[in-house]
Amino acid sequence: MLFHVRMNVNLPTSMPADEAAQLKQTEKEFSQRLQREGKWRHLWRIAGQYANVSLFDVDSVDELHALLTALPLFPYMQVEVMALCRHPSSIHEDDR
Ligand SMILES: O=C(O)C[C@H]1C=CC(=O)O1
Repeated sequence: MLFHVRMNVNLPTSMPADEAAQLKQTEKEFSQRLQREGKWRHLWRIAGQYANVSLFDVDSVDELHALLTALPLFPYMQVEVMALCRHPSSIHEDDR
């Protein structure tokens, strides 16, 4: 199942710089593991914003929820999810 996910990150300005850097590093390692596993299929930065657009390929809504809520930055994110299905005109066989 494919999901388009937008994540807006809002770290508190009061967070110490070294804590923020550690959190971002942990998030990076977590996200790259999910990308290598094929669960997090695409990840793009939204230009000019501390936000991303991602494509997740998971087995269920429950799995997506578990992955998103396990993200180290999750407590500081606003997350929007759109479920995707195959477009009848798509030429990409893996669009499902
Ligand atoms: O920077 C972000 O967009 C938030 C998050 C998503 C992947 C990652 O490494 O950090």
